[in-house]
Amino acid sequence: VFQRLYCSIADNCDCDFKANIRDLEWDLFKNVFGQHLAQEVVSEEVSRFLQNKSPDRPLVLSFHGSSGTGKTLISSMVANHLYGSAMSSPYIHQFIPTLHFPSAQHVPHYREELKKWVQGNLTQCARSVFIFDEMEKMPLGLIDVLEPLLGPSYVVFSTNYRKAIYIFISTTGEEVINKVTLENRQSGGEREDINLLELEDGIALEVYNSNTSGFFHSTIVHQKLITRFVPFLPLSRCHVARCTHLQLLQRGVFNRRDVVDAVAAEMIYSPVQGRFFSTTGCKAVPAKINLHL
Ligand SMILES: Nc1ncnc2c1ncn2[C@@H]1O[C@H](COP(=O)(O)OP(=O)(O)OP(=O)(O)O)[C@@H](O)[C@H]1O
Repeated sequence: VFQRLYCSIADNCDCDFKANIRDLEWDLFKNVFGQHLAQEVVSEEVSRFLQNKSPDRPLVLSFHGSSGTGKTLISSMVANHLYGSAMSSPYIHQFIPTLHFPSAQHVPHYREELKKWVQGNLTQCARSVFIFDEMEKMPLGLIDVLEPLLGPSYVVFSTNYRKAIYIFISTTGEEVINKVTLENRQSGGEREDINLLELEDGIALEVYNSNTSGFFHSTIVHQKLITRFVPFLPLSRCHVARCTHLQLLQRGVFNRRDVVDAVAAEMIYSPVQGRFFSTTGCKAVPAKINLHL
């Protein structure tokens, strides 16, 4: 009874929503390496969105960058710090095109199912989180079915669609991001000087014009329903070393500078001239650690 009474005046206890912005910010700051832009944009947008008790539209973030740079890591951190039961929460929904939408022939059917699924879940919990991984493999024309749900003022049968969070993840735009980061490095600039606006515009263009982006000629992009395009920069050797160090600590292994150095040395770096960035980010770190322990 008390729970129901509280929920009638409070706004977010209809599901196990326990947002902890400070913990999210701390986690981003402490455990994500080399991604100052993503850290900044994600913590800023998530906290602004959650502080607004009646947002006029959902929060829609689109993560872009090469493999192993931390896109999935940050999306899990967001989910972990919004829900007490973390990624196993029934209010966090993850879609993987190759698994959930494998056949381009069934797009009309997938469209119906996806919209029904999202609406049904928002009726259960207005603060639901929807994560769409591997957007570059999303069949064309599918994601646009969500367009009405992502815009302002979409209310059906009193369900509030405006409190949801959508995260789209893809490698689309990696060329733009990697080029800008390389130029910055070659000119001896600080990584922190990389211009966010320039990158966001470049990614938006690429996402809209690339027929492998999942958002090819999408009304979602055209109508500017994506709150922010979030760039993930390619990782350098020092970031690989930090990933290795952290993962060793998480395994309870201390003082193994030899393993940190060996793992960082074994990664493949590009371009050939300069060898600045790990081609697989930190993705291969756990497998390499296993070889050295
Ligand atoms: N910037 C980073 N800081 C700390 N750890 C990282 C970072 N990037 C990647 N990692 C680690 O590397 C592994 C792979 O990262 P993640 O799955 O987030 O990559 P991704 O960008 O989603 O790649 P993909 O596009 O291939 O899915 C994870 O174990 C993650 O913890």
